[in-house]
Amino acid sequence: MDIQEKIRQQIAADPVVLYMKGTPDFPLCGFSAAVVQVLRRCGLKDFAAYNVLEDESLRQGIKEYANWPTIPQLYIKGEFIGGADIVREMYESGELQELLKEAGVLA
Ligand SMILES: N[C@@H](CCC(=O)N[C@@H](CS)C(=O)NCC(=O)O)C(=O)O
Ligand code: FES
Repeated sequence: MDIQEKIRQQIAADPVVLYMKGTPDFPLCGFSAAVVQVLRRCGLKDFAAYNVLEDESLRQGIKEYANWPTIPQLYIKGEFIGGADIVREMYESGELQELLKEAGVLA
Protein backbone atom coordinates (compact mmCIF):
# COMPACT_ATOMS: atom_id res chain seq x y z
CA MET A 1 0.00 0.00 0.00
CA ASP A 2 1.09 3.54 -0.77
CA ILE A 3 2.40 5.31 2.36
CA GLN A 4 0.03 8.26 1.90
CA GLU A 5 -2.92 5.86 1.77
CA LYS A 6 -1.62 4.03 4.84
CA ILE A 7 -1.40 7.34 6.76
CA ARG A 8 -4.90 8.28 5.62
CA GLN A 9 -6.21 4.99 7.04
CA GLN A 10 -4.30 5.37 10.32
CA ILE A 11 -5.70 8.86 10.84
CA ALA A 12 -9.23 7.70 10.04
CA ALA A 13 -9.00 4.71 12.40
CA ASP A 14 -8.67 6.59 15.72
CA PRO A 15 -10.02 9.88 17.07
CA VAL A 16 -6.61 11.00 18.35
CA VAL A 17 -3.46 10.06 16.46
CA LEU A 18 0.06 11.14 17.30
CA TYR A 19 3.09 10.67 15.08
CA MET A 20 6.07 10.85 17.37
CA LYS A 21 9.63 9.78 18.05
CA GLY A 22 9.59 6.89 20.50
CA THR A 23 6.47 5.74 22.30
CA PRO A 24 4.14 7.48 24.79
CA ASP A 25 5.78 5.60 27.66
CA PHE A 26 9.27 6.11 26.29
CA PRO A 27 9.50 9.22 24.11
CA LEU A 28 12.83 9.67 22.38
CA CYS A 29 12.61 13.42 21.81
CA GLY A 30 11.56 16.30 24.05
CA PHE A 31 9.09 17.66 21.47
CA SER A 32 7.29 14.33 21.28
CA ALA A 33 7.40 13.98 25.07
CA ALA A 34 5.82 17.44 25.41
CA VAL A 35 2.79 16.51 23.29
CA VAL A 36 2.26 13.24 25.20
CA GLN A 37 2.44 15.17 28.48
CA VAL A 38 -0.12 17.74 27.30
CA LEU A 39 -2.52 15.03 26.13
CA ARG A 40 -2.24 13.30 29.50
CA ARG A 41 -2.81 16.59 31.33
CA CYS A 42 -6.00 17.01 29.31
CA GLY A 43 -7.11 13.75 30.89
CA LEU A 44 -6.80 11.67 27.74
CA LYS A 45 -6.15 8.06 28.71
CA ASP A 46 -5.62 6.51 25.34
CA PHE A 47 -4.62 7.57 21.87
CA ALA A 48 -3.02 6.00 18.83
CA ALA A 49 0.69 6.66 18.54
CA TYR A 50 3.05 5.77 15.70
CA ASN A 51 6.80 5.79 16.19
CA VAL A 52 8.37 7.32 13.10
CA LEU A 53 11.83 6.17 14.21
CA GLU A 54 10.75 2.63 13.43
CA ASP A 55 9.67 3.45 9.89
CA GLU A 56 11.65 5.79 7.67
CA SER A 57 8.92 5.85 5.00
CA LEU A 58 6.43 6.98 7.64
CA ARG A 59 8.87 9.61 8.93
CA GLN A 60 9.10 11.13 5.45
CA GLY A 61 5.54 10.35 4.36
CA ILE A 62 3.92 12.15 7.27
CA LYS A 63 5.79 15.35 6.39
CA GLU A 64 4.30 15.24 2.90
CA TYR A 65 0.86 14.25 4.14
CA ALA A 66 0.32 17.40 6.19
CA ASN A 67 2.87 19.50 4.35
CA TRP A 68 4.51 19.98 7.76
CA PRO A 69 8.26 19.40 8.02
CA THR A 70 8.62 18.10 11.56
CA ILE A 71 7.65 15.46 14.11
CA PRO A 72 5.56 15.34 16.33
CA GLN A 73 2.27 15.72 14.50
CA LEU A 74 -1.10 15.50 16.21
CA TYR A 75 -4.40 14.67 14.47
CA ILE A 76 -7.85 14.87 16.06
CA LYS A 77 -10.81 13.41 14.18
CA GLY A 78 -8.76 13.24 11.02
CA GLU A 79 -7.73 16.87 11.18
CA PHE A 80 -4.11 17.96 11.43
CA ILE A 81 -3.67 20.06 14.57
CA GLY A 82 0.05 20.80 14.64
CA GLY A 83 3.33 20.07 16.37
CA ALA A 84 4.57 20.65 19.91
CA ASP A 85 4.42 24.46 19.87
CA ILE A 86 0.87 24.64 18.53
CA VAL A 87 -0.36 21.88 20.84
CA ARG A 88 1.11 23.66 23.85
CA GLU A 89 -0.47 26.99 22.84
CA MET A 90 -3.84 25.36 22.25
CA TYR A 91 -3.63 23.66 25.64
CA GLU A 92 -2.88 26.96 27.36
CA SER A 93 -5.83 28.66 25.64
CA GLY A 94 -8.16 25.74 26.39
CA GLU A 95 -8.79 25.15 22.69
CA LEU A 96 -7.22 21.70 22.75
CA GLN A 97 -9.43 20.52 25.61
CA GLU A 98 -12.46 21.78 23.62
CA LEU A 99 -11.41 19.83 20.53
CA LEU A 100 -10.89 16.68 22.59
CA LYS A 101 -14.29 17.10 24.21
CA GLU A 102 -15.92 17.58 20.82
CA ALA A 103 -14.15 14.43 19.65
CA GLY A 104 -15.81 12.61 22.54
CA VAL A 105 -12.59 11.35 24.06
CA LEU A 106 -12.69 13.28 27.35
CA ALA A 107 -15.01 12.72 30.28
N1 LIG B 1 8.85 23.41 16.74
C1 LIG B 1 8.53 22.04 16.38
C2 LIG B 1 9.57 21.12 16.99
C3 LIG B 1 9.61 19.78 16.29
C4 LIG B 1 10.93 19.61 15.56
O1 LIG B 1 11.70 20.57 15.37
N2 LIG B 1 11.17 18.36 15.13
C5 LIG B 1 12.39 18.06 14.43
C6 LIG B 1 13.38 17.41 15.40
S1 LIG B 1 12.67 16.12 16.39
C7 LIG B 1 12.10 17.10 13.28
O2 LIG B 1 11.07 16.45 13.25
N3 LIG B 1 13.00 17.05 12.29
C8 LIG B 1 12.82 16.22 11.12
C9 LIG B 1 13.08 14.78 11.38
O3 LIG B 1 13.63 14.42 12.43
O4 LIG B 1 12.73 13.98 10.51
C10 LIG B 1 7.13 21.70 16.91
O5 LIG B 1 6.45 22.60 17.35
O6 LIG B 1 6.71 20.53 16.87
S1 FES C 1 15.22 14.12 18.07
FE1 FES C 1 16.51 15.81 18.41
S2 FES C 1 15.13 17.43 18.65
FE2 FES C 1 13.88 15.73 18.34
